Amino acid sequence: MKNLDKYKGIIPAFYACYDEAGNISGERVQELATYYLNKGVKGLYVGGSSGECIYQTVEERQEVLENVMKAVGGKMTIIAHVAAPSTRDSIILAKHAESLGVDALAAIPPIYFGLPEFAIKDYWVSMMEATNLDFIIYNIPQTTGYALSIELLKEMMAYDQVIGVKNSSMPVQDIYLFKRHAGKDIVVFNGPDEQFIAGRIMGADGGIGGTYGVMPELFIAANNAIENGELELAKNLQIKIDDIIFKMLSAKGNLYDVMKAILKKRGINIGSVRQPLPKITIEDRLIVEESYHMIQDALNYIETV
Ligand SMILES: CC(=O)N[C@H](C=O)[C@@H](O)[C@H](O)[C@H](O)CO
Ligand SMILES: CC(=O)C(=O)O
Repeated sequence: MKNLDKYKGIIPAFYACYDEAGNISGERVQELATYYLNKGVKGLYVGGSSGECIYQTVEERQEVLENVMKAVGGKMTIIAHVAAPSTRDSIILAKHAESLGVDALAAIPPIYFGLPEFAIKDYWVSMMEATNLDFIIYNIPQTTGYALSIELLKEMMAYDQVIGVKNSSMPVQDIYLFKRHAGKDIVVFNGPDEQFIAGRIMGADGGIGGTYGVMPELFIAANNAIENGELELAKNLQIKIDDIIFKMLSAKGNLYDVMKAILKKRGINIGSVRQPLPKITIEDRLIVEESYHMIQDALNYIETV
């Protein structure tokens, strides 16, 4: 039996860290990773959507992971998202991640072409079998166009290395269905940050989220509230979180650039986003300001409860 406890908790999806010219900044990667270590999160999910992985080369993705491991390797759980457009590059990334000593691999289904399920399976199994690492399926139908079926879930779960699903589909019932049909004990990570509490109640063991990184304290507090059975508090925190997310999403610029601007106000500079992600506009500055203050208010609130 595998010990899955190291995956249970709050795992921010790590943001891409660039210098002022838009190149990967190893120094900023290390600074951000250390910032999260000090916040007390369970681990980091590196190189996913939030890591802008699809806009980075294989070498850049390797550089990011190397710097994360240099800063916090061995001190928290590290999940490396290694899916690349081709199976070939995904295998290169998977082997590299294993050589650095990460805890697990994760992967979305193949992007762009809508491939049949046997090809999706082959893609996942190829990168997984190139290593001995734990493997996490990343289900995010909104961006990939493929929703994990129970049939493919069962086929994947037959592999000992497959230990869970990061589920970003909106129906909370999917969390329960994946657990129900896995045929073994698995970890399910809640994806949509806006319903973290609901996901936890329906059986998610924790979460991996794109907005955790800008307000990790709030998700840690919400997770603790669930663990302590304090449902009213959990709900209050979720509502504060949702108001902040909705405010951030009201910007014209991309959510990740909004969050990077907020992080800058919180003392961490990791540059901007890589195009085609739109940068925040002058008008968005007000939204950044307001979101930042909403986070500060929520942080004050958790001090009082
Ligand atoms: C579709 C998408 O990107 N989902 C992310 C990962 O699951 C979430 O963490 C969102 O970024 C978050 O819920 C804000 O909408
Ligand atoms: C949001 C998330 O989980 C990702 O960056 O992939």
